[in-house]
Amino acid sequence: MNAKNLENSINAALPPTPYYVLDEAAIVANMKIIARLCELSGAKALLALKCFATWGVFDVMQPYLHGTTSSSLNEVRLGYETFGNNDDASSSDKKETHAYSVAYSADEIPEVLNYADKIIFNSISQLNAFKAQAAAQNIPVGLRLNPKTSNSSFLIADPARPFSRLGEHDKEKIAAVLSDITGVMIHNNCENDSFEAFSESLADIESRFGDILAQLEWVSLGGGIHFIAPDYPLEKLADRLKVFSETYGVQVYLEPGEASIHGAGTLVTTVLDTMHNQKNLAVVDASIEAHMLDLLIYRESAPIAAINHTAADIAPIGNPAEAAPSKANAESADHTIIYGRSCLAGDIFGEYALPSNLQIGDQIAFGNAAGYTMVKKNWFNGVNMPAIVIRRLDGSIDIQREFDYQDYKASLS
Ligand SMILES: Cc1ncc(COP(=O)(O)O)c(C=O)c1O
Ligand SMILES: NCCCCNCC[C@H](N)C(=O)O
Repeated sequence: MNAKNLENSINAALPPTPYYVLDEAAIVANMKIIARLCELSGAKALLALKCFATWGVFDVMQPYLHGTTSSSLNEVRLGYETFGNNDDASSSDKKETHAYSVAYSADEIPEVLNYADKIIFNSISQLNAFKAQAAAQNIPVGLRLNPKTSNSSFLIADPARPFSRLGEHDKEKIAAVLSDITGVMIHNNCENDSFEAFSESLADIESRFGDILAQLEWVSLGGGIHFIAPDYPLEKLADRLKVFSETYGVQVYLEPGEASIHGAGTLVTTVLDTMHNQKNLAVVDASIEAHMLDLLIYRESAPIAAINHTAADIAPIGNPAEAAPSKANAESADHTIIYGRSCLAGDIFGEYALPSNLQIGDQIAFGNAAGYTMVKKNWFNGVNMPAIVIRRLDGSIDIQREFDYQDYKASLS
């Protein structure tokens, strides 16, 4: 949300803070990049619901994507019900619904197969346990491969980490089950913005598994490729994917999560209190642990998209995609630490060099609040759950969903 939009939001009928704002125009801008990549490469793109599943904006995403992929029974059902793969969709519009889980329980399989167009098993033992049921319903089956190399700067998000459970790596064992599968999924990138690194890693996969790939119909290369960065060589990526697809005679799938919604969401909060303890401190009416948990897990700060000093002017900090917390000088007293209101001592949105001091009542919009945030929100401390506000393509504002005490209570018993 830029400063002007924040001002407009304040003038519109909006719920009390905290609330997430999703900007459909920003989502569509990402969608157009994905669609271009698909058009140039022949790849198909599936939204990774684990990253973003706020289905109130799926109408604007559907025209550009080929479907969804999932990590659980609930996600595959959501994809089926909300993303154009249901009995109402005409066959030309019908989207694909891919099912994957690190481990399915036996009782989930029949329902998963009701929704799935393809089911991808994480291990050979899961494949052996459930392949007959998939075959009985003519659902194509895939297996996740682990190439044992990756592009991830975070160990916690590294699928090729030592002793990883994510996929099979032993070529002989994989070759032995080839007649049971028509495709594979390989996800080994995380926020990788280097085409060269991606390409080298794909070359490594080819050298390890090339003869296996040549016997398949489809290969999903997962998510984690940051091809929406303004300087990313999209054409080179498209060309690389096209050649890969032609070399092995496979349909390539991509599973963009973060790339689909990067820069499209903000979390709008209000300053409830200010204090001073060697540095300026502010406490907002949201919580990093409850409302932007991914940042806490990855030890990152929330970018500030805009600040509204209540009575005075709107102070833009930058746009959500670019705004970053200051690389704060630990000694600097004029930097402000923005805290969440939960009891966690380290409930910190970030430390920032701000144009002016924060006051009680100021509104702060944190950027990049769509991916891995809304799907992880929780009721820690009973902190108010942010409402979900959508800025539609025509500029109108919908308050899509508000949460109250009954939702909190119902989530616990
Ligand atoms: C199998 C798989 N596909 C796709 C994704 C989406 O990744 P990203 O949101 O980084 O694009 C993930 C992330 O966990 C994943 O594990
Ligand atoms: N901004 C910090 C990194 C966030 C990574 N989140 C995505 C996880 C990823 N898709 C994975 O686990 O593979």
